[in-house]
Amino acid sequence: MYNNPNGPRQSALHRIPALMAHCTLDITVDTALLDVLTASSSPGKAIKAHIPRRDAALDPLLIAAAAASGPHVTRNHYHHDFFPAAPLPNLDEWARKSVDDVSGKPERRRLAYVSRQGPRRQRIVDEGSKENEHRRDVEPLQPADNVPSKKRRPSLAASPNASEGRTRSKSITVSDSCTSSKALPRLEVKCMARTRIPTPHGPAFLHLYHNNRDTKEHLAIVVDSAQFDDSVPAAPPIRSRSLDAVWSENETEMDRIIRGAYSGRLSATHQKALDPSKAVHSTTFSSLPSPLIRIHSECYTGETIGSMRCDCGEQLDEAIRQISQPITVPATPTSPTLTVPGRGAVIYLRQEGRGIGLLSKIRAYNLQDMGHDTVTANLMLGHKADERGYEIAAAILKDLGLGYESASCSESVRILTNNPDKVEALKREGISINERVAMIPRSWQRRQNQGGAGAVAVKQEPQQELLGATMIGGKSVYGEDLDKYLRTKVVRMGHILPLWLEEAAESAVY
Ligand SMILES: Nc1nc2c(ncn2[C@@H]2O[C@H](COP(=O)(O)OP(=O)(O)OP(=O)(O)O)[C@@H](O)[C@H]2O)c(=O)[nH]1
Repeated sequence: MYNNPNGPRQSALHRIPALMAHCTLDITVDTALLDVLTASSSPGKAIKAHIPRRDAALDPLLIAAAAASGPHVTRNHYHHDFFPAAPLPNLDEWARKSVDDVSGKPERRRLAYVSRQGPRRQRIVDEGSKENEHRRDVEPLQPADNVPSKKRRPSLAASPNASEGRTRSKSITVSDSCTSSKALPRLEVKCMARTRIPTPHGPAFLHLYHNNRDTKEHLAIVVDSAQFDDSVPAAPPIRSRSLDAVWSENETEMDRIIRGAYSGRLSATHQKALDPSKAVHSTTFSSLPSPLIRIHSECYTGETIGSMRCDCGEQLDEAIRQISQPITVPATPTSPTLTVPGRGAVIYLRQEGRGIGLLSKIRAYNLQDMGHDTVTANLMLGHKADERGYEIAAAILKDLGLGYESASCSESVRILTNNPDKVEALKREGISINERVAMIPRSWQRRQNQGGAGAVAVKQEPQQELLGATMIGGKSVYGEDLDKYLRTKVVRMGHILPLWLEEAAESAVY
């Protein structure tokens, strides 16, 4: 039907005026128009012979179905004029027609495309398998992620059941008692794999976690190189209980080694699975300072492209650097002064943009360029200033035996942060914190060291020159946007930092 070998496009074009005069969409008109629209080549047989048609032929049924289903088909199709002869609805009149219910004043209607799909995280889960079917009615459909919502979106931590089943598919999971909401299922985290990562500050063990609250893969970067060397008298190794546990009766030594449940340093000649019955989780070494930890929130812009709108890249680097610093244990009557490797962990939470996600953070940046600060920008987008939750972080810490006082372990932690809310949230989740260690921005330390008025003396260490674990975060950088962000954290979010911004220093990279 749509390939009309006898009637070239040009001859069909001549028939349009006659057809349009009647302006009826009967089947004859449809057919004739479709012939015009879908003729297989441009006029001229010579050209037709040499240039084969490259586009897909239009299916008249598809066109008819799209037209019949009305203007809401999609935002893009709405203005398409499938039938040049048929009058389009008068959009201006339609827009003027509506009247605001409350005020009675005319209100302009806006054409808005709102996807009827659920958010991506829900679709990913739903598409998974049959065992996810019961979740389809858990969450009502939400507005699409590509439409700014006036309503506040739930925090990451509040997405119930998102990955339920994933951790349960294994026989061992680590559970804890830190569920802060009764409506949510008991929080479970499970370390799925662990591996050694050499960093510019020393070796670290990267742990990847699954949980039953969200679909994110949260991480723990554990610094504890004493695990490589049995002769180092140190505190108990920082190891994941869920990773080291026996996952199934059939698991082999190699299964355990590949997921990271090995002891010492893995090499071509040393491959020793950790014997679960011998996993050391109970000793404490009282003369050592408590392990140093940081709860770090993902920041794509700061950690990968070196954004100087925030200090996230350098904070991640600085945390790994500080945790890796060797610890000196003072002499006792029975033992001499000891230096042992640094010990602690960075819990890396996938809570981009303080929990609002990268898309909203990017929008917030545009609002910030228009003069709003980071807090106001979040509020303008319908978010809270901070939508993060720390239940998962607390559960991971407990899985690593950090800050968790139980029968088998009682070790408090020191935490690297300026954010008092973070400390409170972790304490509420049962984490024992005995000290908060401030994170002074490197650019502030530099300027203080260069003798600014009112400067707080902070020791400058040569290691700070090192390119850091994130490479980008390793340098001390200064910029106007960064200063503005830091100031807002102190002034509007109550971060505990000595504010040292008397002069508007010129942008410079140190
Ligand atoms: N919404 C929003 N998030 C931002 C912005 N800049 C950085 N972030 C995010 O903020 C998070 C880091 O939080 P911060 O407020 O910088 O610091 P904190 O973690 O609360 O406190 P510290 O422990 O002292 O670092 C990361 O997830 C970043 O992606 C911004 O302008 N808007």
